[in-house]
Amino acid sequence: MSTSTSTFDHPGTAAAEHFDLIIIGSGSGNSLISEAWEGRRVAVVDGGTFGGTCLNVGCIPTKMYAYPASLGGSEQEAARVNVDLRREGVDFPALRDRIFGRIDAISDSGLRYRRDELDYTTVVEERVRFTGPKQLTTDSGRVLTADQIVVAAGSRPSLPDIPGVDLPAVHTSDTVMRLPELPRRVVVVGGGFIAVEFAAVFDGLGSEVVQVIRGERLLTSHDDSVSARFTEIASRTWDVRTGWEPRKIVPGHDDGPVTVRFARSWRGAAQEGTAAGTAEAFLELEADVVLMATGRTPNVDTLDVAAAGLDVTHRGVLAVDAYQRLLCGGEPVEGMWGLGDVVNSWQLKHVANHEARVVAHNLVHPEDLRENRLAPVPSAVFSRPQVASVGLTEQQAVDEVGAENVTVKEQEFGDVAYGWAMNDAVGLCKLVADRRTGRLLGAHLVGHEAANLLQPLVQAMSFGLDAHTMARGQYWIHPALSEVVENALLGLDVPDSGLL
Ligand SMILES: Cc1cc2nc3c(=O)[nH]c(=O)nc-3n(C[C@H](O)[C@H](O)[C@H](O)COP(=O)(O)OP(=O)(O)OC[C@H]3O[C@@H](n4cnc5c(N)ncnc54)[C@H](O)[C@@H]3O)c2cc1C
Ligand SMILES: NC(=O)c1ccc[n+]([C@@H]2O[C@H](COP(=O)([O-])OP(=O)(O)OC[C@H]3O[C@@H](n4cnc5c(N)ncnc54)[C@H](O)[C@@H]3O)[C@@H](O)[C@H]2O)c1
Repeated sequence: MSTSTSTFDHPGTAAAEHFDLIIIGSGSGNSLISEAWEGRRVAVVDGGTFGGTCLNVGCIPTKMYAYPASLGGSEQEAARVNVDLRREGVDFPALRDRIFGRIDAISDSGLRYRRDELDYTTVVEERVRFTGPKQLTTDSGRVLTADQIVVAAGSRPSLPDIPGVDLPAVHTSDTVMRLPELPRRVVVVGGGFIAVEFAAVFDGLGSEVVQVIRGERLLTSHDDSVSARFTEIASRTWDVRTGWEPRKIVPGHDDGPVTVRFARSWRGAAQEGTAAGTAEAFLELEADVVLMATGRTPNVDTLDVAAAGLDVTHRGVLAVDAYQRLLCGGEPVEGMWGLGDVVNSWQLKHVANHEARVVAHNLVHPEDLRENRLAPVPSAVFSRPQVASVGLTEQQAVDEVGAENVTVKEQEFGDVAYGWAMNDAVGLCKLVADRRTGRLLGAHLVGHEAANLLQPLVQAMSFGLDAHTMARGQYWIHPALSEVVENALLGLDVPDSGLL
């Protein structure tokens, strides 16, 4: 049962509903409500599906697809170790319904709990925008005010503005996981996290996948060695076309496959008999489904934040200080907080969760504000193979501490005992350290279970363990794949800890 909110005339507005706390966004924002709020009035506002991106259209369902797809796509790996694992088929509708049967139930019960069961929370199932400092107006005209407001409004897919991008066959990550059936041909546009995860999913499930990128490599935000290795392996697994810009998507006949038109252009030098000019080439691909995975935009523009005077950074996110307080003219605004994709450019759930813990504490302990922890932030791409990374790339380390102070080791998975067991020709563990102190500056892995292998390196970097102490200060289980990390650590040119 929901408590009724106090309603009063707010200066210059229709009757406003007033709360102690309003949270915009039910993703990471939903976790802010603890028993500390009992007896007070809290509103969670969400114009989308309750539970936000990670639960409904992000981390959780993608990984629930990625695991089965990795089994479906393991023919080549099995063949390397003399096992014939030909894929008979995938029951796509059953897979989809198992995934969303679980997820939709969690979203529904989370909504019911906040809306119908907790007596101090109200759910406003509408989009809102700022109409003044600490004042919000919903699409239907409800005016909401609060002593404290948390903006946890996330991000949304951004699409190139090309003809045909609104055709029914064109999807983003928001819709592509609920297809009625497994598409025969999928064109994936983009080369970042979402694109390579879905290319691996559809390939593993049995679709024909063509991934088209503007540049020459996939995952270009990663260390060069990892990006190059991943691109090489992905190109052997599914069809990767480089150097093409999407221009137009043309509908098919009778709802048949669409045609995606790409172009590349270059400046041609003057030849004998021809003038210098721009030449263009085109690529046309037919597809049952087109996945546009071309980045995500923070939901700042849709909130009219200027009405609340909030600062926006050059990256298009809301500016916050170390306590996650929103800023106005560079100064923190009392009672205004932000977290997640709308305030940081990592766009990662574990970062949003950490920021939510900071805000949850600071909201109820104004006398004991806690700072967020900025580094090191790890990430993993659950493609085939996996990619995982933390800290500086080799180039960033060189730029930061100087080439003479950087030591790098690239350790092949195939050169450690478990790598022999796997007959692995894929995995790479690259470590970057400061040769003066042995401090790890970055760690980058591509290969089997890269996300799990990275975690001890995140731990070492988080707690200041130097590379040699990490390698020799503990037993490494033999012959586990984690020996690849041990060997990489020992390959760095760093001070000896004296441990044996
Ligand atoms: C396909 C995909 C896979 C991903 N995989 C991973 C992964 O494996 N690991 C990882 O760490 N991260 C992953 N991410 C990123 C992760 O999902 C996000 O970083 C995280 O969910 C952001 O949480 P948030 O709380 O900031 O926002 P969200 O969870 O997006 O919540 C914001 C909510 O605000 C609501 N909202 C927005 N504007 C308004 C408004 N004006 N009025 C009312 N409500 C509004 C939205 O409806 C939404 O429900 C993935 C993302 C995608 C898209
Ligand atoms: N496993 C994970 O942690 C995970 C998984 C998925 C998403 N995410 C988060 O979501 C964020 C967004 O993911 P994403 O893959 O959409 O973004 P991204 O920034 O990683 O990649 C976007 C890609 O689209 C391309 N692109 C952009 N505009 C284009 C255009 N007009 N035409 C052609 N190509 C274009 C870019 O060159 C790039 O290859 C990620 O940065 C990540 O933080 C995380």
